[in-house]
Amino acid sequence: MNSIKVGLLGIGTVGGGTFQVLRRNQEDIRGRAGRGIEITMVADLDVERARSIVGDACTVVSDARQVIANPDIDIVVELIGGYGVARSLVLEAIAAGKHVVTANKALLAVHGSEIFAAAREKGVMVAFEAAVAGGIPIIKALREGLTANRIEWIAGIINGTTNFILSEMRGKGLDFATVLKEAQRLGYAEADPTFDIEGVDAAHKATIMSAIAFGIPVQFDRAHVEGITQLQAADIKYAEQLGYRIKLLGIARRRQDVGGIELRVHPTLIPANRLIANVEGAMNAVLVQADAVGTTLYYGKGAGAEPTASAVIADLVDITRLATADPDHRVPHLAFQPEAMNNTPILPMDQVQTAFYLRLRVADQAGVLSRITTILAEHQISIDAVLQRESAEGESQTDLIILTHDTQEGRMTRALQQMQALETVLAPIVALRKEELA
Ligand SMILES: NC(=O)c1ccc[n+]([C@@H]2O[C@H](COP(=O)([O-])OP(=O)(O)OC[C@H]3O[C@@H](n4cnc5c(N)ncnc54)[C@H](O)[C@@H]3O)[C@@H](O)[C@H]2O)c1
Ligand SMILES: N[C@@H](CCO)C(=O)O
Ligand code: NA
Repeated sequence: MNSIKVGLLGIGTVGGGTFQVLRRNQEDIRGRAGRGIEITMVADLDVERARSIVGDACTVVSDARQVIANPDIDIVVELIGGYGVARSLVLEAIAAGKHVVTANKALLAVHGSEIFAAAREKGVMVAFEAAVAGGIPIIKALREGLTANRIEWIAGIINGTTNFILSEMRGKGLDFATVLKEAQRLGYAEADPTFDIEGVDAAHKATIMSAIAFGIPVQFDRAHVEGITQLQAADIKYAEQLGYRIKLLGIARRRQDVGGIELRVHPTLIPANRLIANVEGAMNAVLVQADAVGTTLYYGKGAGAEPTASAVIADLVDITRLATADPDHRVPHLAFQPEAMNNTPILPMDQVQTAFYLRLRVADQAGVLSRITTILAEHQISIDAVLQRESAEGESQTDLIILTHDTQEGRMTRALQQMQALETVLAPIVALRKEELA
């Protein structure tokens, strides 16, 4: 059979990796896919650089629309990124009857519903394994491997840049800006690195996973998003003393009790002895709790040229195998058949159930602790542990660290307001969420 013909839109980090891996492993890939997979056309604004990567192996153009318009191209791979031009190009490729592969989580988390609906209408596939946790086959696992299960929650380290920053800061004592530059140099960071450090990229990925896990539409605008820029070294140190590590987690959790779904990204204390707490550097890991299988953990490289290319090419092979299948017999984009999707709401943060780590800078005098514990008790928040740093000779203030049991976030917000108003609380209280992940 003839090779399937692929057009790349954008040949930067991921596009370059895809070209190299496809060429290097072409015989094995042909053996698995049943026919060859060949990149025959590439569009990139930087034509010279694109040509230096692909040589004479394929046609290079600057206008992506020339690839979409080419009747010989079967699959369009969008590796440009962003919500803007990428959205138009993907929709145009679908309208032209092309299958699409994309690594663009931003695009799918925001415009996924529109894109998947257009693809269904046209009977084409939109594949996106590279969009979540890069090379880890988590989309495949959630959508196919775990298909028997009712998924209860997902908690993942799904941004390599921030995990790299947290690891290097904790392990080597390096400062934030230096480590971020290194992550950019290694090709982990997004074009706009604020997406990484402010938690937006992780929220894009958590949003996509929540849709697949729970059969709800992709709703990035309902996700709670917090990054690592406000995190202080003192809290990383105190967490460690208490047996915890701080990780930026993306969490999607089904809440049977209130009929909703938690969707949130924030720095989180997790017990240091959990496998996921020991995922370091740019590595990603996703922990999934499901009713039949129990807990499963997926670990690997979530960013970088070849790990991400691995996922892009897996999608190309899937499409190659299924291109001639009846569209109704393919795996649905979001795991559930469109008519089986539901509208379970994403909960506001004040209904989220979680434990807390609190750090209060307090006056070192009698009665302070009891006033604070009284406020927590009044809001029905129970305390798990207290750590009071010994104040040095002559010091008039000290740090008080409190770990709580699970509570409703709304209660904690109200308790924090009251504690902050105490005269003996001398600085803004640090409140971080804590998850046992068991
Ligand atoms: N880098 C990673 O590790 C990684 C991992 C997973 C997913 N992703 C996603 O993959 C996509 C690509 O990321 P990247 O790191 O390869 O980005 P990149 O910036 O390295 O590459 C993008 C390429 O697209 C080209 N381009 C920009 N606008 C264009 C246009 N209008 N027409 C044609 N070409 C255009 C640029 O010249 C560049 O070569 C993004 O959606 C990103 O979020 C990246
Ligand atoms: N910027 C992303 C790339 C992979 O999606 C990260 O650091 O994980
Ligand atoms: Na993946």
